[in-house]
Amino acid sequence: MKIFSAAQIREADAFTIAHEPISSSGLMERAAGKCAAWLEDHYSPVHPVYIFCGKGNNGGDGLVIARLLLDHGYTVRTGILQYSPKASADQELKLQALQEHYSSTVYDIGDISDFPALPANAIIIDAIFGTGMSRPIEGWTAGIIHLINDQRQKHVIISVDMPSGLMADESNRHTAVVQAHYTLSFEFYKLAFLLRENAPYAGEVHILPIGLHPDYITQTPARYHLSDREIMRTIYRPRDPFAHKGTYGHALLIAGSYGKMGAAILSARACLRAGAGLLSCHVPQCGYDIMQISEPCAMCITDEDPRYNTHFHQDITNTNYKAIGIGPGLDTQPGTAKSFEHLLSGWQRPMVIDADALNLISVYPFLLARIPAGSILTPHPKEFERLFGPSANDTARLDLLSKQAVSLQIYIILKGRYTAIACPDGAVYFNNTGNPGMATGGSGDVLTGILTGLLSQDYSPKAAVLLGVWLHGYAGDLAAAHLSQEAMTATDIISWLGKAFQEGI
Ligand SMILES: NC(=O)C1=CN([C@@H]2O[C@H](COP(=O)(O)OP(=O)(O)OC[C@H]3O[C@@H](n4cnc5c(N)ncnc54)[C@H](OP(=O)(O)O)[C@@H]3O)[C@@H](O)[C@H]2O)[C@@H](O)CC1
Ligand SMILES: [K+]
Repeated sequence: MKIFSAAQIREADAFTIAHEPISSSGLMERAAGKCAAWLEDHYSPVHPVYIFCGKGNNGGDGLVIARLLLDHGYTVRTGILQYSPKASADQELKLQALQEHYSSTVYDIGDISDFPALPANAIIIDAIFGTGMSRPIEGWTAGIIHLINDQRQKHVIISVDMPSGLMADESNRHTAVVQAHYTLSFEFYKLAFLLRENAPYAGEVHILPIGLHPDYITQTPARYHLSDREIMRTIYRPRDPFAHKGTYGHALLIAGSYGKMGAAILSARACLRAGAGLLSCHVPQCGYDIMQISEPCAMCITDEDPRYNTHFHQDITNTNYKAIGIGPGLDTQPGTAKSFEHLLSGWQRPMVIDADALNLISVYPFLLARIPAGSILTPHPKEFERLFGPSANDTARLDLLSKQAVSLQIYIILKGRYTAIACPDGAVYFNNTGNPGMATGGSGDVLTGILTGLLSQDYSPKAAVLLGVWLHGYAGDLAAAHLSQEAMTATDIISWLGKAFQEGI
């Protein structure tokens, strides 16, 4: 799904009005009708509804919701914030329509003293500002926002399209922003919902399709995207009935050190479960028995070093490897750094670089320029900062992420609630599978294994990152559903990977 900017959403709106064709008032009826239907599905008329409307089209939506709920027997009180003498044409039109039958339910708000006393059970609808927010909210209007937020413990707060005060395309910098339990947003995710800094505001986001014109959506390029099942279906390739184990590539994992062999085993298992045809693991001598006993499906190459991997660059004289994954449990010994440097000089194809391999690059930044084009880096935010420096906020970090992916011609997976995948062509995909139960040791090692396994099967790097991150999160969601977020471990993500292939695509 494309993520459009506020300006593009306005264009989509105008395009739909011109080409469907439909009047702007009709489109507002449709959008607000979707909200009213959602509200009726979730709350019965025993809940009095308090709607706060602005003077733009977001306010217009609120006024239509008020009329529709009143028509259906709800008790509704609609306050209009008179922060400006001007109202949008559709807001005025919808106010007239509401007043025609229900004028006694509408009142003006001109100061915080006009904030109503809310009965128990009341629901608050925030229709003050939407995508037209252009500056910080000030004065008594900000005061009303704070009073709405003060009700958060007692009343459900539902924002229409955007939590009022939040800018659609960036990290929040303002103090007066509605903290909604739910946001009912039209047609598209907004970038603002996907940024960690904005987590307190949107709550649970529900996207309501309102039939914006498909031609605009397909023809308009977007920089940001949300991964979805539809994308996965175009990527996934079923196995060839005539396949043999050579068909799906020979992967090499360089992982593990004394005390961290678990990371290597998790990666190896995940690589095999992701479908690699053959897997060799380069491990230190101390890891030989551990790997052979733990994962009989993998082959083992032992390093000359008893505790660390320091001679793995020699492995690539075997040119049969389709993909290399390096990093889990690797440690950052000087010998490991040297070997990594040699590996990067000798290996030209995309590889997966994670964990301590990323830390080595932060210590020896000249290695960055030697990463083969199309490679996949999988930093968490701290590793990202060590690699590329700090950022002032999430929006700035997203820009830096994308800039680095373009200039190095690599894929960078910045892990988080909505993992951001930056591509060498400048596009950024957000992943929407996964849960906080995956914030557990070894989860990243599993991802590295999955990505290496997909690369070895000849998925393109782009296909591997999108599908791999999606499946990893999906398997994590299945594990959490069966075991709880608390009790699940990285091993469980691997166990549910099979179901993720079956159900998640
Ligand atoms: N796109 C779609 O597909 C559809 C969109 N629809 C709906 O339209 C919404 C967008 O409507 P919108 O453009 O009228 O903007 P909205 O947010 O209501 O407010 C703008 C007003 O607020 C003002 N203002 C701004 N910031 C301010 C501040 N800090 N403090 C004070 N004032 C401030 C601003 O003033 P100005 O900046 O012009 O001076 C202007 O008067 C969208 O979110 C969705 O709900 C649906 O109905 C149909 C389908
Ligand atoms: K709103």
